[in-house]
Amino acid sequence: MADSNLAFLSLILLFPLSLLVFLYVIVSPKPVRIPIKGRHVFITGGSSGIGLAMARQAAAEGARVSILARNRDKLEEAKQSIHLSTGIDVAVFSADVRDFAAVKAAVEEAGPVDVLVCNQGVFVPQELESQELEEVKFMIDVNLMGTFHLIKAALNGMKNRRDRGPASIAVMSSQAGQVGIYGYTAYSASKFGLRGMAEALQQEVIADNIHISLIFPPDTETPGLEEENKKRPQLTSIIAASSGAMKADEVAKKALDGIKSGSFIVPCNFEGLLLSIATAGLSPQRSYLMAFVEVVTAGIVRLAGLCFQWNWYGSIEKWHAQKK
Ligand SMILES: NC(=O)C1=CN([C@@H]2O[C@H](COP(=O)(O)OP(=O)(O)OC[C@H]3O[C@@H](n4cnc5c(N)ncnc54)[C@H](OP(=O)(O)O)[C@@H]3O)[C@@H](O)[C@H]2O)C=CC1
Ligand SMILES: CCCCCCCCCCCCCCCC(=O)[C@@H](N)CO
Repeated sequence: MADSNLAFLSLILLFPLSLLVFLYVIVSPKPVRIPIKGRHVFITGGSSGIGLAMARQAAAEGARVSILARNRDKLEEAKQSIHLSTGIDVAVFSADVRDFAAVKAAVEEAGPVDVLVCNQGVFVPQELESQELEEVKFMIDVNLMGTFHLIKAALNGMKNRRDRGPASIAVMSSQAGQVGIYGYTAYSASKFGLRGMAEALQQEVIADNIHISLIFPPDTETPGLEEENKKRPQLTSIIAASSGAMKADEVAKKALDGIKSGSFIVPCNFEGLLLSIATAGLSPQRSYLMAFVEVVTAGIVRLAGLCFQWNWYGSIEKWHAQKK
């Protein structure tokens, strides 16, 4: 009796243990730490919201920080506010990410980048039927093409960086870049596009010791969100409320921690963690523990995802019924 209990016990322990060992051996690429102290961190959209919070935190941690955005006054204001809270001066660059020549000139003037944070982004929520194509193109151009411009402009310098230490390209996506959300046809497309780019690019730059992080925040209290809320369709707000709102400082902290730990996927809250497991797909995973969680919970998390869809389609149906 005791023997069969023991055999049973070792069997149920053996399975997870051998899975852990197996994953420990195979997860690739391997874990990496990316220091930011004393290194050059270049942040786009660094004059407002999440980007500004990241610039402030990176400066406080001893990085040399450059920020890029269009509006010079907002850039100066950001510089002063970072100086006031940290005593550190950041370099500012005014450029529109849609203008490749301007981006290239700014990146060259700033000097070789160790950590590139492509955070600029625009979001105008509206049903596709009533959204102008101009506005669709605007989101794709700034969010997706703008990030291509930045990476093309910075990559050569990053490859030839002096210290040869691990470098990072971080890309700001959104939870709307993990799941399509009502009112975000263009925005979600721009953010999903970034994921495909990031997955492919990681394979291309791993040999140069460059590591990609994709950050997926939920609604975050920023000047951008305040603007967005003025025209957000009700259903967009209802569905987005499935994931709570965060403060810009909290998201910035998650983002920087994710970059420093070399994580490919960086969720920002608990719903975000569920979303990353549900949408893990074939993206790289450096942590054998997270890989274990993904493998073991895949089925149940898919079930949770289907429950969310049930709830969302219920809201959509109710909303249409009320409209009639
Ligand atoms: N806030 C939220 O709820 C969420 C935001 N995100 C993402 O996080 C990122 C930052 O968002 P958030 O902090 O709210 O944004 P904000 O609107 O507060 O700030 C946007 C920043 O990007 C800059 N920017 C905008 N367009 C361009 C451009 N064409 N060229 C260069 N810089 C530009 C802005 O400066 P300027 O206008 O002077 O150029 C500003 O510095 C975005 O990518 C967004 O999609 C993701 C999930 C949730
Ligand atoms: C498996 C279970 C998963 C459960 C969680 C599902 C939650 C999804 C909510 C998506 C919210 C999208 C907010 C986008 C915010 C944004 O990007 C705009 N504010 C523009 O910046």
